[in-house]
Amino acid sequence: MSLRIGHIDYLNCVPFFHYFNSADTGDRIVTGTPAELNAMLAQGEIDLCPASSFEYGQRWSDYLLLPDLSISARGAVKSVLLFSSHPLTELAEMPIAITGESATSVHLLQILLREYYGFAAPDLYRPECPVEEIVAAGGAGLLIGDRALRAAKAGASSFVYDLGDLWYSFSGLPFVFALWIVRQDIAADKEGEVVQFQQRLQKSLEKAMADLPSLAGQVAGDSCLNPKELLAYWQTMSFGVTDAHQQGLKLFFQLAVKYRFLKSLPELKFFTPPFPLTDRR
Ligand SMILES: C=C(O[C@@H]1C=C(C(=O)O)C=C[C@H]1O)C(=O)O
Repeated sequence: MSLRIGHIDYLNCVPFFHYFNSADTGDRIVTGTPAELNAMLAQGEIDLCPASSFEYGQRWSDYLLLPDLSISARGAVKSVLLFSSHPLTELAEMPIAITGESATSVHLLQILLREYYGFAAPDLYRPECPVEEIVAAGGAGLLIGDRALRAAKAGASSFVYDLGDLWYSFSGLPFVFALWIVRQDIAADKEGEVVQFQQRLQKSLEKAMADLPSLAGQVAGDSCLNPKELLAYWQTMSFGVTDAHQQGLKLFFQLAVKYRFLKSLPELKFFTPPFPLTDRR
């Protein structure tokens, strides 16, 4: 039996996937934006993927987390950016265009604007046109992933706010944007496959992290960043989950419940395989 694995075609996912070979097991890789993968995971169209941490919060009773895997940052993340021609403090009365690719960052923005900046009712909307066009016309807009990296590099606006940075100033904690989520029914039916997948994913990530400069050299040619920038981007992120990450995640969930974006406070439930993942001696 093989697995249907979601893949996000952003540079931040390269360290997970670059050395991962799905041909060995016949696993099927399905590429999409985080929002598309969240929906496919919720519908059972894929079995596991890197998904928005907010998606876990929404449907946590159907899901388990693969331990120690995330897309997170302690401070600046470089690719979750609010672009504006006005300082953020002046945005209380202005509409803010939001990307349709995200579930976590759009809620993080709402939470920061209310809890940290004291906005009563931020006006966030999904525009018909690309967010980049709104920003080019002098409006405010939120982008994530490679589109955020490209817009920042192009100097898209006078003011650029990194939501990882704002969260860190607000909370002193790392922020967990994405988690590897497996559907609970799949974890039960295909436990062996999920264990194997998890081991192969960890190995592929370990290989990437062991020589990030070489990976950046291999990948940068096809990307919007040069090798130095790509390396710096990956080095600002963390791909694991420490206690501090869990604290950051729990605070995000608490605030999402406070503002009624989530119905209940999620429990962090992990897929725990029957034997140790890697020999860490
Ligand atoms: C840091 C990022 O993390 C992402 C943000 C997500 C979201 O906002 O829902 C989901 C997956 C991650 O790719 C990014 O894409 O820039």
